Amino acid sequence: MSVVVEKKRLTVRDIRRAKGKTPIVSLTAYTAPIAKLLDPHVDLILVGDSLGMVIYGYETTVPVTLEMMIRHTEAVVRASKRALVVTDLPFGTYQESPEQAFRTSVRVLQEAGAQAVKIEGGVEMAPTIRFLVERGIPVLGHIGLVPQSVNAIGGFVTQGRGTGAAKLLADAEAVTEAGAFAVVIEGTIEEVAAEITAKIAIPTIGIGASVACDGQVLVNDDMLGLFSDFTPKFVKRYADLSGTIASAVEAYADDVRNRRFPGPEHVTARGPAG
Ligand SMILES: Nc1nc(=O)c2c([nH]1)NC[C@@H]1CN(c3ccc(C(=O)N[C@@H](CCC(=O)O)C(=O)O)cc3)CN21
Ligand SMILES: CC(C)C(=O)C(=O)O
Ligand SMILES: [Mg+2]
Repeated sequence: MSVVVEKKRLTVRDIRRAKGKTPIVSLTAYTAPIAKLLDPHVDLILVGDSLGMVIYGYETTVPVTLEMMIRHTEAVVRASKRALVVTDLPFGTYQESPEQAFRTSVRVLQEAGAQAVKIEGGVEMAPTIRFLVERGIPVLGHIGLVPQSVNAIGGFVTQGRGTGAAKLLADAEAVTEAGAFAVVIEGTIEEVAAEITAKIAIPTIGIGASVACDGQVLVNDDMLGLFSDFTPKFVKRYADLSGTIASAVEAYADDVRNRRFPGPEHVTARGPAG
């Protein structure tokens, strides 16, 4: 007799308990094939609204809709089994009120199958985070450079210099107090990220916020060298998939034009017609 033991997915509790132990590993994924490849190696898959810039070609994340986030989340959930799946609530689907955020989050958990949602904002979003957490929706916070506010900030610029440092610490404490299970800190000077990480009880997951954080997240397409419209300074390139793809497509085009492809082994069937 054999018993098949299905390994369960990581939960928000697993992530919370990792603080001060092992660094939390996270990447974005927007599609089934990429989610399948990342799943064995990462703790948390983020279905980020960066998909608007990375795969839809928008200049910011502002045009991203809830329908887009739901479709991509479904694909990622289907193709993964180990990692915690967290979905970004897109701009305009949660800032109006805690009730709006709740209705949006329910769709993301119920229709798309994500385990948690991420919302941008600190002190000003704390009441919303509390409202969600008290009603059974785990929330990943996101402070520092908050891309959905690009129109108010005037660009994707580093946060936390000068007086910004006190605001960031207040944001981190408010998000923690409100019940978030962890918080993304984006585009922040190292000293501030280190101070926040030391002071708050939940894990900090950094992107452009230094090694002082309890974990790291990157946009998958950036670190694989697949997206190259722009490359933030904080990205480390682990592969050059753009180069790999360009060479492969060039070789294919060359083969077709010179009748080297398809070869005899690629013919579906042979024999007398009729
Ligand atoms: N592909 C991609 N990667 C990301 O990391 C990412 C997205 N898209 N979309 C959503 C946000 C936007 N992000 C961005 C976008 C641009 C910069 C950037 O150009 N930064 C410059 C200047 C920073 C400054 O002036 O302080 C840099 O050199 O890093 C940084 C983060 C991070 N997120
Ligand atoms: C960069 C990460 C943190 C994000 O919010 C996204 O990918 O949308
Ligand atoms: Mg995002």
